[in-house]
Amino acid sequence: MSDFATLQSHAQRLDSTSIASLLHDDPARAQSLSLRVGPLYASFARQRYDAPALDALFALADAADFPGAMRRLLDGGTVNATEGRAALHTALRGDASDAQVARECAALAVQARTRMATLIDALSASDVTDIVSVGIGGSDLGPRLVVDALALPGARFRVHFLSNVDGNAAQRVLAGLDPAKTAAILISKTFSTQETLLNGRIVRDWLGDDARVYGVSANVERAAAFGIAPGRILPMWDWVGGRYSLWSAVGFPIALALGMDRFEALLAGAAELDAHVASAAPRANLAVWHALTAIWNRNALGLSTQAVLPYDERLKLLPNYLQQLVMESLGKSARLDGAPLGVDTVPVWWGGPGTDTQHSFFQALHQGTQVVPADFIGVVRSEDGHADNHRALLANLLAQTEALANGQASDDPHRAYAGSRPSTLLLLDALTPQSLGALIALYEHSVYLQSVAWGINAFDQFGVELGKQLASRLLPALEGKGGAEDPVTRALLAEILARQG
Ligand SMILES: O=P(O)(O)OC[C@H]1O[C@](O)(CO)[C@@H](O)[C@@H]1O
Repeated sequence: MSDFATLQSHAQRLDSTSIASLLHDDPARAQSLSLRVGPLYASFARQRYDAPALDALFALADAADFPGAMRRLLDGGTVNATEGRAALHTALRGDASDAQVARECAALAVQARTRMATLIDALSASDVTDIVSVGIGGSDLGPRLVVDALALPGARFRVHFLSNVDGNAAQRVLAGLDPAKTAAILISKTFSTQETLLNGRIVRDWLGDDARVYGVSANVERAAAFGIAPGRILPMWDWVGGRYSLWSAVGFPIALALGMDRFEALLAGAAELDAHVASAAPRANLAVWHALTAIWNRNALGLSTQAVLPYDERLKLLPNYLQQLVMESLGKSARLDGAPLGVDTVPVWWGGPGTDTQHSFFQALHQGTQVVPADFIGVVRSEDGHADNHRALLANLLAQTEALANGQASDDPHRAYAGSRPSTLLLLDALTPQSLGALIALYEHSVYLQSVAWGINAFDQFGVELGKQLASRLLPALEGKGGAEDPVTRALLAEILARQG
């Protein structure tokens, strides 16, 4: 029997076993299925697995050689096999590997941070008050998340983000900014992304001064051809995937918003998690637990969506960030050797911040026909000065996870809660650069380990190419030049052109 079939047989065995009864039979679960790593505490006690099912999950981790796979990642092995590359984002933030290539990459990252600090010093000495960061996907979502989470009022720079090719986005971001006091950073690993180039031109023209345009790219030639002076271009490298790049110079907006010290602290928090994942035995390894739980919910219980519910306003962009990290990494149907997978991969990730979401989609979580596993994320201490609100926030967080797990019987089917809705609770001691760095690194490693279990490549994204190619072929048609081959697109083009007049 395959490892996945074994998991499914455990799921069948547990078919009529509720989470409440698992807790009733083993009250020690609350402790035995929880882990602390640095500023993170994780409880898996409300997942719908028992000890034999967990044995099967850890056997799968053994068979897939999770520790060996983690070493390959950290040591710069060719884990991105379809593109023949390493994925050395861990070298951007610490020294989790003694391998020569990892050390060389870490040295490049340090050099880039030194240049970044120099540019920040120069900007700090100027009249610039606002920064517009232009990028999309991995060149936007990470910096946007971290700046939104950690920027403090009164910071030296206000950082704004522009990603969408929709001109309304540029109009909104630039409204109210003074071109004389604004600088722009164009972030694009390839420097060929349509959205970033179009928005970059808008912002450059609006600034009217090339001297305040900065670039971050692995393609320095293209960035220079755009008109950015080489001294204002920070490097990226092909050994860093876009969605794993916030630790590199892609984090320039983060360093501007938070200051270099807090950017370094973010990296240190991630490095601490890297060290844990590299050295902890599977049963004591937080990323292994997180990854195996995802495999259990997807492949044993067959759950096709996953919610992420941060109970902290500052983490409201985490679901957007994780959508790219998880779904662009794991949304694959071919094994590394090209063979079809035979098992399901990534569920649909979605979510939003509590408590707002309790008043929108939680009804479906509690009583809908689809069971949705959820990662709840809470912050123990808050420095917002509103202790009553924070207690209410935490009370709601605890209440929701309990209600989802335990449910409540009723003679009235409309008022009954089935319960047995699994969740993981991740608690951060406080929201700091360190703890956020650790949290993001946890998800990165969990994603990688899931890819190892499934035998897929977490570091390519060929699935996003076809639509981009079609869009560039259709551009002339929108100017009335040429048509489209597809009859539906042809009809739609005719409709659009006729209505545009
Ligand atoms: O940094 P670039 O090259 O502009 O790419 C932006 C994003 O586009 C993608 O290739 C696909 O959307 C992402 O993986 C990447 O982060």
